[in-house]
Amino acid sequence: MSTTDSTTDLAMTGLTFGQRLRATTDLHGPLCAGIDPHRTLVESWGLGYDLDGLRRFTDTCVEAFAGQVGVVKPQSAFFEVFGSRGVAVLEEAITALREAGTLVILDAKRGDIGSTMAAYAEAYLGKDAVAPGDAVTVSPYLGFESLRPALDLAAQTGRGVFVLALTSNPEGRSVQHARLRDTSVAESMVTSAASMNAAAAARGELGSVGLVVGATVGTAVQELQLDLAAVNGPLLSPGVGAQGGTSDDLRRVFGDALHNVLPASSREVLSAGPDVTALRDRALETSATLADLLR
Ligand SMILES: O=c1ccn([C@@H]2O[C@H](COP(=O)(O)O)[C@@H](O)[C@H]2O)c(=O)[nH]1
Repeated sequence: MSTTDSTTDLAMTGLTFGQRLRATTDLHGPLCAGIDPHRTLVESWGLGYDLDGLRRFTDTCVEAFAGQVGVVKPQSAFFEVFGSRGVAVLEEAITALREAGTLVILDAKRGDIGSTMAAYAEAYLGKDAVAPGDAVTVSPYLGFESLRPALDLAAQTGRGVFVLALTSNPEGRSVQHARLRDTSVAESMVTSAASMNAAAAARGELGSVGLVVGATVGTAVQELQLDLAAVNGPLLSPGVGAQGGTSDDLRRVFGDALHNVLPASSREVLSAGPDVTALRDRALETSATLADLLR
């Protein structure tokens, strides 16, 4: 059985997102490779910044990553820029990656009142969704409980959600470090995610409710006394590479939760294109380096 076959099978066996994620990162390494077709990147690949350029850029990424990299994170914004035809390119990429056994986290950062969140949940996590990923990023700033429709539907369909906790941008501090009585906003995300993952923890499995904690957050985890290991869920960590985050930063930020970290890198990996082999090699080398770190 090829590696592609084995991960494809996992996606069809009724396993939870946490179980599938653990299996795929054990097989392929922890890197979550981003697909972020920035104008400057697309142009640096010698492509026009138009629908055709978007399609060729995305197809190259799919060819390089599908079945080779365990997890891929397309950034929805860069496809939405091109309207419905850009979104169609995104949907085709998600389908192709998943057919090759690569897990897809759609970075869409959705969040709204519960009744609207239910529609977002159907769109990204439902069994009839047009091109659902394996997981989606969500924003909890309308209150963690506003995410309930997404949390419930993800659990039903074996998918995952990643809740923003400590984002990689410096502006995030003003909201995420804020305290209400003795608890910071970020800590309340940690507590809520841990409680969602409690049943999986009792079974000795990785949960399917993850958090986003940037590689660039410095000493925030220690300052806010966050127990990230207690989350027992995947910790998606953007900011590696172009935003300055390094392997040493990951070690410092995550400490005893390092084994659950999914480091995400987009521009740093994508800058190796447009050659498919060079792009794939950059991703595989990055993943191997990170695997050594997280071991
Ligand atoms: O806290 C966050 C949450 C999400 N992102 C997203 O990750 C990538 C990072 O791209 P790089 O090129 O590796 O900087 C991008 O899609 C962001 O929207 C994040 O950076 N920080």
